[in-house]
Amino acid sequence: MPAELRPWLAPSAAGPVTATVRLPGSKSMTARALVLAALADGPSVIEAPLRARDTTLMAAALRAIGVAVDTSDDDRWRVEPGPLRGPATVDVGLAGTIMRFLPPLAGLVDGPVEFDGDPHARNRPLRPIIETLRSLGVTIEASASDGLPLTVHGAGLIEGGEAVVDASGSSQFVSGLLLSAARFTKGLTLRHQGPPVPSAPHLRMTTHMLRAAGAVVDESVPDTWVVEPGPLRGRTWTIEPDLSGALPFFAAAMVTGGAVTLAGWPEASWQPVEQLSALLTELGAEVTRTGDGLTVRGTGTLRGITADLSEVSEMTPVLAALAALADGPSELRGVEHIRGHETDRIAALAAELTTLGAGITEFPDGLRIEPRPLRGASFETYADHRMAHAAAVIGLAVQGVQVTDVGCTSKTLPEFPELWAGLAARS
Ligand SMILES: O=C(O)C1=C[C@@H](OP(=O)(O)O)[C@@H](O)[C@H](O)C1
Ligand SMILES: C=C(OP(=O)(O)O)C(=O)O
Repeated sequence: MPAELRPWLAPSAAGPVTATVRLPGSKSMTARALVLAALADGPSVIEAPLRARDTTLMAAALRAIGVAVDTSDDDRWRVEPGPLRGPATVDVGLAGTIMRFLPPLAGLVDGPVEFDGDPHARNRPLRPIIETLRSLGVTIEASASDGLPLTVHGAGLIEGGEAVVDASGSSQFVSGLLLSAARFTKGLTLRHQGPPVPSAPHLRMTTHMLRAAGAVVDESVPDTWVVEPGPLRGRTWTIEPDLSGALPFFAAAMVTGGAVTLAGWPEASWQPVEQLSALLTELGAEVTRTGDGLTVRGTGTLRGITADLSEVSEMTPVLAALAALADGPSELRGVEHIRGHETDRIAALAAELTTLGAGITEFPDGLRIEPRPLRGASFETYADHRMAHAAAVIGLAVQGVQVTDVGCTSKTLPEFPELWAGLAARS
């Protein structure tokens, strides 16, 4: 269950923020590496993993079903697969990655696996993945709304074959099914049917990582993924720094006219760095990649933008914060499904940015943000780490932004308050 509320006054910046930041590994890559390692035919090592609530709960869940996960070394986690056994209880916290990636794997467990999580987790959509798993013969007991809490009665195997899913509500429905699919007896041919699937880069991360673990994957037909049955190899995964976690730090450079370098950025990335660079450049920043890392420089200009954020939807809260500080209006669209993220992010941003003084129009799939002089006020996080990040970015420029609960940042970056205070002190 979440820790008690931690109110926090966002520090304001005295001048340009200039810093090099070292951030932990990608949440999305760490989660995938853990699942693939659990299903592999030998031990794996995960280098530079993210140690945060989402990934430590994932490790705990895997332990509960018989996988040895040693997280004692911060830089190298070791995973030793074993026979997957229930009964087990899984606390998903508020992690979409756990509630969508583990039910398919639980179908491969011999015995029942119960899933539940934070109060907000019960509002997050799960029905499409439950229906698809049921169509594949997996027995699932779920609440009346087909969300959490639920129990997967694993039979020790899933036959697999052909299945359909509506993944318009979350790319994680597809990722979750694909990550376990090589271990289905017949593999899986999965077809998406419905409005477009968001977060395409996360789907590519899934198929990249599956192939890197030895799976044979075909994604040549749009909205169709084929995973051949076969073993997954144990291997060493090296996790990239988390790009979405870095975004508030980049935003600090943009808001203050400084420069922030994310150290350790790889030459080739599995995260959507091109999409983010294009957006930040349009907003007025200069983005460069050097031997030192990925650098975002504020130019003193912050422009309003019109953008479809469906590919980078988890970045919407911080991009909205930048938009509220820009010199002209923005429209951020294409993200209806983020109403099912940690909170209804469109409604939450509309409410909190309005309280600070911005002019907001809410659309079903996004927001129009009209910058106006902002004032300090209490900023509700709704238990959402990225709402806290958004408040922190605005707080650099606006005195008196009081975040209701900075503790929610533990979901993906427990060190956030300290790192942020250090950053603001370097302004
Ligand atoms: O697969 C993943 O690791 C993720 C996929 C995306 O989910 P949605 O497609 O639900 O937005 C993203 O927003 C989330 O933060 C992480
Ligand atoms: C949407 C997010 O998380 P989750 O993996 O819980 O869906 C996020 O981190 O912004």
